[in-house]
Amino acid sequence: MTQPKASAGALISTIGLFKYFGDTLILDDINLTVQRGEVVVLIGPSGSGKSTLLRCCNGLEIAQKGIVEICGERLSQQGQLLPERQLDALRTRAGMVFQSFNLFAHLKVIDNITIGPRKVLEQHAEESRRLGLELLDKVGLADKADAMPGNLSGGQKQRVAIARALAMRPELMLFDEPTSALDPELVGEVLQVIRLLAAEGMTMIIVTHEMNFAREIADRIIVMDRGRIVDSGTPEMIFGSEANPRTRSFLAKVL
Ligand SMILES: Nc1ncnc2c1ncn2[C@@H]1O[C@H](COP(=O)(O)OP(=O)(O)OP(=O)(O)O)[C@@H](O)[C@H]1O
Repeated sequence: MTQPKASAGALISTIGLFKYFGDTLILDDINLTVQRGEVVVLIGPSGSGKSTLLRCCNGLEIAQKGIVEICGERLSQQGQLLPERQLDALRTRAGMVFQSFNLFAHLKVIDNITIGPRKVLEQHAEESRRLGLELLDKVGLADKADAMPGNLSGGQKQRVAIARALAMRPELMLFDEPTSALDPELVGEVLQVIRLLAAEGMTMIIVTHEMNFAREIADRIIVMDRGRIVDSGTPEMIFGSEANPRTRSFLAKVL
């Protein structure tokens, strides 16, 4: 039987993904391709499967059926992940930022950023520190290198988490509701860093409930509902009158 072929220039491809938790179907035949340089935003009602799809894209969840490829390399296929070593190497190509930051509380900010490059990429301590400081500068936290995460605001923690993901020199970034855990006044500083990455041409998939941000930053918006992709298009299309009725009904509730 011929295998379906993922798109050649794609950084992420999912082909025919079906994902269950127990008996419940969570992802229902998801076909998603993200090209280099694209910013794709996933929106949709709570529980529609956005985070699960994102997590399948770097192997944190495994779909029972279908294929996931990162940069043309197969990460998972029909419920099987790559073996551990190859998996780690491939995962470094897709940096992940979570809603809940997931920083190491016992490590200084700079050590949170350098631990991955030192352990996984085998970077020398000096080199990883130099790059780490550059990244902290980029996210506006040059003065926080020696701070402990517990002494930072939520917005600062999330910017450290972004710097930490970037330190692995990923080819694309996956953001899972990066501002959902933040007080409203801290959302802007995180969105500003994501804007900067978009301006630099970083490929990104972003799950968010921030509709204005989705509209502003996306090249393409994908609307999910009950495990399916129900609409996909430019922000103008999705927020315009030609969007499909399920998109319009969802947006009417959240806007
Ligand atoms: N580990 C898990 N075990 C069982 N069910 C899960 C698990 N993770 C997610 N689910 C369920 O899968 C469905 C999809 O969840 P998911 O988090 O992907 O949705 P979402 O669209 O990202 O929602 P939200 O916008 O609220 O974050 C939900 O019904 C959720 O309860």
